[in-house]
Amino acid sequence: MAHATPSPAAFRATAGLSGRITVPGDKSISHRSLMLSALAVGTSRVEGLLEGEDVLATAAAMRAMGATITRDDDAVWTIDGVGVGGLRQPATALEMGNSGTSTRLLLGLVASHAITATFTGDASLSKRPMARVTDPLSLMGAEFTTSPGGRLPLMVRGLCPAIPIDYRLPVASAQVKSAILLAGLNTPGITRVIEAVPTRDHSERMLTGFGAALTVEEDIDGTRTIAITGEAELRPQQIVVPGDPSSAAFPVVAGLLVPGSEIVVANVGLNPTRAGLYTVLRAMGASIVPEDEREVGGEPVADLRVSHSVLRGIDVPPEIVPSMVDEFPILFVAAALAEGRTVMRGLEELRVKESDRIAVMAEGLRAIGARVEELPDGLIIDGTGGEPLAGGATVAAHLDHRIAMSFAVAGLVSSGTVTIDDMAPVATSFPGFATMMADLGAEVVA
Ligand SMILES: O=C(O)C1=C[C@@H](OP(=O)(O)O)[C@@H](O)[C@H](O)C1
Ligand SMILES: C=C(OP(=O)(O)O)C(=O)O
Repeated sequence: MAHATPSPAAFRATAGLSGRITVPGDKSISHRSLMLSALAVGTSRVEGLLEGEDVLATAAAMRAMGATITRDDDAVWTIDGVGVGGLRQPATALEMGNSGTSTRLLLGLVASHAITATFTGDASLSKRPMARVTDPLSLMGAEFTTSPGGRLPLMVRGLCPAIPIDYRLPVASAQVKSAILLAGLNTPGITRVIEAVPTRDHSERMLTGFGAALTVEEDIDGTRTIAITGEAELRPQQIVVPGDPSSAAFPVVAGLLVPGSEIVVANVGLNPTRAGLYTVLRAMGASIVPEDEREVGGEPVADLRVSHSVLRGIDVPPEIVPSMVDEFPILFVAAALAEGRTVMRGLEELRVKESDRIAVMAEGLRAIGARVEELPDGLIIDGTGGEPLAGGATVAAHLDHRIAMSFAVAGLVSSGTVTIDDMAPVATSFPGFATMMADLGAEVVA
């Protein structure tokens, strides 16, 4: 899935955006729906699946390990599962492309099956830390041969039966939590994960929906203990994947920043463990009105009516970070246009995403005229108060979809054109992004 030729694009100052778009399916939920369906006994159906490269990497891996996965002309996906414990030895390496979620969750699945698998990834994924999952999975009995620094490419030899563990997460990470819970699915006894700060809870919701015995206990200080009873039998499900709030973030911020805009971004999942950005933007003065609030696939969903707003800088409370961990690059752009100072701290995890999102955003924002101070764990941004940024520069996406889309939005509120050196990574999470933005009236030069 590496893209041989970069695909640059330029974004220009735009008159008011208008119209209605529907965002593609949630990436986190899409990955999990394929994995759990592939482990159920029988046939599951998934509607609204994100057909982005990251999720397709998960589908290919589950096929390589024995599941039958097909898609019909109406984009409904059918998955015939192999049953928990039934994963087969893949014949070739599992290619994870750019996807941390695929890699870390699948390592968990393989860890408690008696199979050996090799995981490879692109240049970005090969720099990301994997010890956060290989450490606890080793405690469960899996064996790993990694590249230097505990990174990809790596080989895992699973153990069956694996050993159940009680594990306190050293970093706030839904991927680590999920890897251990998924390993626990095929492990006799009870596997427990303890998290001090709540992270996205899609795994817990979906495991319960598929019939696994999973409990969540919350202490008085908010610490959660998630316990899964292993050797579960999962029942096939009909799943409707809600739209991705992390993808919606880009058109929403564009609608807030471009003067004269009024848009509707439809089908936005608003699970409280994901919706932190919308809380922060409202605290900055954003007009984001939920319409037709409903439930889709067991998750709260609404259409968001967004109108141009003058934003004010705030101190973002660090405790909200896990519920918007992927949304900081676009929040940095909003802060660069706000009145006054925005302080964002507690973001050290951003340094180990598809790129170092603190350093890369600081550099690109400065190149287009924003006032940014980089801290070890965040950024302080002094905004323009609604005046356009200078623009007139080319910024590097560093194989990071969220960096590419953030600077695309910045281009819409800059005097000079903003060129992104490579928009190809956007296909990992938001296929059709540039077309959707153009449909809203954005000036896109391919
Ligand atoms: O569990 C998931 O689906 C995800 C968890 C987050 O990663 P971490 O667990 O590393 O914080 C997030 O950044 C990623 O995009 C998706
Ligand atoms: C961090 C992200 O994804 P992943 O970890 O799956 O690569 C993301 O989508 O912003």
